[in-house]
Amino acid sequence: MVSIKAAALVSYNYYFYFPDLLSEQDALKYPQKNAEILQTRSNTHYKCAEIVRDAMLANGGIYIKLGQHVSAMSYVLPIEWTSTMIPLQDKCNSSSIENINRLFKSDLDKDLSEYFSWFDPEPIGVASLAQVHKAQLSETGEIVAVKVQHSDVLTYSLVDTKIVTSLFKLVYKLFPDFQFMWLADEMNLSLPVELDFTNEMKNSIKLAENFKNRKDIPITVPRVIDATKRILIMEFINGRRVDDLDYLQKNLIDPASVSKEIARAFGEMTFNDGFVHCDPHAGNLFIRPIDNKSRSNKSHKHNFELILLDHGLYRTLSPEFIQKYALLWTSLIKGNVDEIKRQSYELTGTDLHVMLSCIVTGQSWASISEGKLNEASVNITFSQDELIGQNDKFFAELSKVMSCIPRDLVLMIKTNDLVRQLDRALFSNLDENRINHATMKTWMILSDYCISSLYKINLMEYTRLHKDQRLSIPSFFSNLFALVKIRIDYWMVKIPISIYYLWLTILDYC
Ligand SMILES: Nc1ncnc2c1ncn2[C@@H]1O[C@H](COP(=O)(O)OP(=O)(O)OP(=O)(O)O)[C@@H](O)[C@H]1O
Repeated sequence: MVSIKAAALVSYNYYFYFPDLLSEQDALKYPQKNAEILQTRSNTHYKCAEIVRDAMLANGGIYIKLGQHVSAMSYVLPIEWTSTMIPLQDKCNSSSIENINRLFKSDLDKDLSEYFSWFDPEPIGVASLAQVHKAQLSETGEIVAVKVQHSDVLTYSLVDTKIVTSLFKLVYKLFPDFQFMWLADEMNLSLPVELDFTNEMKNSIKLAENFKNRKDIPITVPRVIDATKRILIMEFINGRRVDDLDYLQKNLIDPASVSKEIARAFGEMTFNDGFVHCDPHAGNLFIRPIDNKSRSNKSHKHNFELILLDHGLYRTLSPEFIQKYALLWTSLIKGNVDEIKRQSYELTGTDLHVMLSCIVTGQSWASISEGKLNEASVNITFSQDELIGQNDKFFAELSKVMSCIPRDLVLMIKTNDLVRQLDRALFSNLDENRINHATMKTWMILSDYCISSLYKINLMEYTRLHKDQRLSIPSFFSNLFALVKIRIDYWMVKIPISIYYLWLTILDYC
């Protein structure tokens, strides 16, 4: 009922209080009128976002999750909407200890007191779908983190997702230019997976396995001890949110190194493993200082470890997708407009390459097309207005792009955006020079992963094509030439990147 009332109010407001924009010429001719129109539109956005946020709060569960999802998409949705949804991040109702006990009884056939020698009734964190408690296992005495799903979330999730989908369909009927069905599609796809904690267990095991051989990247994944659909018991790891700058300073942890390692970890997941954590907000990325004694089996040189939490939302990327995505990023970093057009068409089947480039990189088209992603002057804190301008055309184009791009790319865009938000938080106390260097290094790490993954793909393709071929002398030489070209292409990019990277590192130390 609350949802239907909210939908009616939002439709009413957008229908009657959302004036059309003036044409570009008229906007220049009548600046006063233009400003009034923009203000009215912005007010309506705010008003509607508040109506929807209050309805989400009243409904709880998946509605709050959806609101959090919206607040995380700051480059693809109007700022009025994303900022209004931010309070939802810490407005979740907690489950009572009696409910948790009932959950344990039904899922594990044990009381809390049988399973744990103590159980902190005060949750460490409460989220839309679940909450986490600290406890001690009776059997081994180990301190653990226990994630329990709110009892009514699963019960109502099916009907709730149906209601949300119908509301999105209604919005689409009323405003056909604004195709936001992709948000509902994404939710319908992700939610059932996120609501089954055995998936989270499998994801965390797989991620830990993938990073087992990358001991130089300081990433730790809490070991899972037990899991059912609605309960997850894992190793408790002490740490603080990665954006806690006072904590970093107190422990002499360099924020620029943290950002660099986050970039490497996500480069590894995206371009090497094709298995990506898609919710890296600061609450899911913890940090803890380590000294030489507690360095465990990791051989990295850092004085910190990053702890990746919440493994509910992952994407497995196909090699074809990784190749196209790496090619797109390479063209964006080079600022090669023809190539950007081609690669963006490959990924979306549209000619909306400008919009796609902006939302993938979080930069303005001017910076991208002038090849500035590769320069220290690139601005990581540009305003949204610079990117989008305040116009209908923007959102119509944006919604078109989002509705026609592959689902995997939707999540990769969200993941990129979250990683950029982490960077912005980490860099906020650095001086301008260090920010420039750190930003440059992040782009270089990304470039490095792109070219390395393309190199690997090209080599594999070469091996596949030539595996069973009987060679005549001319074809032997042409194959050899092709192989050498693959290697030269790679090193021609790899060497300058490495030298420049080293140079920036030397400058940082001077
Ligand atoms: N293994 C752990 N060790 C210590 N603290 C943990 C652990 N796992 C989770 N936490 C704490 O619980 C909080 C919530 O955990 P988690 O992110 O997994 O829950 P969630 O319900 O998926 O939340 P959200 O959807 O907001 O990310 C974390 O921010 C952290 O404070």
